[in-house]
Amino acid sequence: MSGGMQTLPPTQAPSSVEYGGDEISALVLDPGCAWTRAGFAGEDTPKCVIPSSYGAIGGKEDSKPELVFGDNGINAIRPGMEIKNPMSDGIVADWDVAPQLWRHALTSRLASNLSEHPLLMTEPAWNPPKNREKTMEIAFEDFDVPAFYLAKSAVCASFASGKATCLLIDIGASNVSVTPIHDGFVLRKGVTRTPLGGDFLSNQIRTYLASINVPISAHYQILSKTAVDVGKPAEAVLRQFAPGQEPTASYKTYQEERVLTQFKECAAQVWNGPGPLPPATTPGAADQSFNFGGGRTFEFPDGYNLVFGSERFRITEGIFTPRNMLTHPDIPHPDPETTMGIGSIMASALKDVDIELKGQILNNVLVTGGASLLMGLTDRVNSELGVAFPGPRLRITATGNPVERKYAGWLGGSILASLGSFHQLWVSRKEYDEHGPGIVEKRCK
Ligand SMILES: Nc1ncnc2c1ncn2[C@@H]1O[C@H](COP(=O)(O)OP(=O)(O)OP(=O)(O)O)[C@@H](O)[C@H]1O
Repeated sequence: MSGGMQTLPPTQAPSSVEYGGDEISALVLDPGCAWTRAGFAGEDTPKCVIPSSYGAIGGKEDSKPELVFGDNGINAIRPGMEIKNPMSDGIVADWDVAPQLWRHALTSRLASNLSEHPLLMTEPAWNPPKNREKTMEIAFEDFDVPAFYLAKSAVCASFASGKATCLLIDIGASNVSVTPIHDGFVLRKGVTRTPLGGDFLSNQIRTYLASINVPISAHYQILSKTAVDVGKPAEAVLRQFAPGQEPTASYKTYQEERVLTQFKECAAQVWNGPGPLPPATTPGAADQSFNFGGGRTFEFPDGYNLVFGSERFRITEGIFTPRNMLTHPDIPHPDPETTMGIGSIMASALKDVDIELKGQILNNVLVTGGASLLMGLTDRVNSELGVAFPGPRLRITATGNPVERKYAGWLGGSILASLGSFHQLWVSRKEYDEHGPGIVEKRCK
């Protein structure tokens, strides 16, 4: 493990009774916009990974809606269930729901009694102080944990790769963030982000499919399907719903999102040259003049299938060159002229880092996050950084293990909370009772 641990701020070590003692495992919770990951410290994967989206049923006028958490619950077809999300841009937007989601993640498969387990939670580097205090308050007052720590998810992800000094590039659902880290501490001024993560990519795919009039079918809509030739109309038997029994529009969008993630996994690819991505001809027309490495076929749940050639590069190009993003009047997208691409935010993150440290950091560039699994992405990050910072020291690491890529923040938290030397960093209940939630600013740097 890195030397970063020794440099974290020392405190009076709480007694083993306060932090739960060696025989009690700490819990680790890593809340993201797409997924909430929870598990025991010291383990190498989170035992519980649930969607951060949830279902809300009923709740008109003076009654509260019934909330449904977890894959089984929110994917079931229930009339009137709205799918919502308590997170936005990596931080909590709905403080009524987020703690209920966290409690579900922690208690459904892990711990029946939260008051027995210290809890380490991760947070993005841009989490505002009010949110940090609120998180600590929920941990102690609502969950009644014996000890708590709030760790920066980028620092955790860097520990998961054994690096205390690095440039952490996290390509998640809501955004792409770049965080320079020195000796286990975030260099705050350098933290930069852009709203071009997995959700943006989903909308790029929606935009492209809308431009060629291809509707997105979702699995729940299909009762049975017949194989059809490429580009031929689907021959599927659709599920029929009695009036008033149809799923909501938000349920449909969420189910479409699952198909779009499959599209990202199997068909989408990042352009890596030679040269810049050639301009499109007409939407949907095959580009003859460039070799796009052959097309990739993608089959929608209703059996409709198409071969995607240059289009599979065009839908990803916007994350590097925002002015080339695809746009559609009915599909949200950030401003192509003012939004920074991944190359620009990497350069901006390093702008104020002093020259010697910059060399060390460029020698340890880490790429994580679910959307970083896009085919060809790390090669493009490498070439964009190479242009911005030419020199022999540039070295990019991205684990080939998709599980580690998706759960890097959780995994680092799991490592951190299980280290013997971490005991002195827990904020104990006694300290919380004495100092209140403001202690989070002093202790969880
Ligand atoms: N193989 C893949 N290729 C491309 N994108 C993928 C792949 N697998 C998952 N994704 C996308 O990754 C995103 C989820 O990434 P991740 O789990 O890192 O997000 P998160 O941490 O929950 O979100 P955030 O970082 O915004 O809080 C989704 O948009 C999903 O569609």
